Amino acid sequence: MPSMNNFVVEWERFIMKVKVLAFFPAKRIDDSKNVRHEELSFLIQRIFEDCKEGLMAGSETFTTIIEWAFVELLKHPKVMKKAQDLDDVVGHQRIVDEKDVPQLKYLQAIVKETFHLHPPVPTLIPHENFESCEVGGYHVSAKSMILVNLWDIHRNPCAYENPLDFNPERFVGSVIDVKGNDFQLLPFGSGRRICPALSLGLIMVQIYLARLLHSFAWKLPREENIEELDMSEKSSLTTPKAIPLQVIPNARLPFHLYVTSQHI
Ligand code: HEM
Repeated sequence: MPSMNNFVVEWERFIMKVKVLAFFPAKRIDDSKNVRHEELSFLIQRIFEDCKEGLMAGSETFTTIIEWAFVELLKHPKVMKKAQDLDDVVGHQRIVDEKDVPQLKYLQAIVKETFHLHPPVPTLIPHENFESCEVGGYHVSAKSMILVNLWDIHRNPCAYENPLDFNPERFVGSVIDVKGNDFQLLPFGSGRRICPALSLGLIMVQIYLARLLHSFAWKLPREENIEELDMSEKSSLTTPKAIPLQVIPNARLPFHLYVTSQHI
């Protein structure tokens, strides 16, 4: 029987496993079938092979934002505790469902705050202007490659008070959203080339984060000091953590909610 307690996992491998549980909450596995992690990995591989095209664009952005959300939550235990107050909405006898998300206001604020500090695509995808133009007094020749420095916009003190603090409260009750209308928060871009999967991406992040927080208590391996947790980013189109986060999940719910049985 796989134990969910006290095993250290390399983050991305774990998140792939949890993704399957999150994707297929209705498919439960009978405890007696004793499905092992290797079998689960095989199923995941098959599922991801099958729908590779649809998921490729979204998988790296998604894992990046979930990883940074966890880093910030581990660094801010009070926020983590408050986030797990979603117990009040969901209880302990089922996992979080998509229909719960609109009620999870604090979780939504955490997601926005993580997008604010750690936009997964920090310069957006390169854009090109057909015609020359003036922007903020600068001449931009036609056919320039334009990179929007979202990372800097999101950290601009003109847009946010104490912009570098991880403070989900700033978005509680705020009308600022991530849908491309509020230029101080543009994790999915804006305008004609905005991420076409914005709604899907947003709900994926909200629901997986909610499920991970509700289903597990999290801590760092060994006695690793949270203050010393490396915060550097790997530089590419997305900005995952340079050193992948390692965490120890401890089950918070009844065991039968963690396993899936029939072959998917
Ligand atoms: C957390 C999740 C996601 C984030 C933060 C995100 C972010 C972005 C950003 C910033 C862009 C570029 C927008 C611009 O340059 O103005 C983009 C483009 C794109 N995204 Fe997403 N994305 C996410 C999930 C997804 C998912 C799940 C899919 C597909 C299933 C997807 C498919 C695409 C595609 C196809 C483009 C290119 C659109 C174009 O060039 O016109 N994204 N995304």
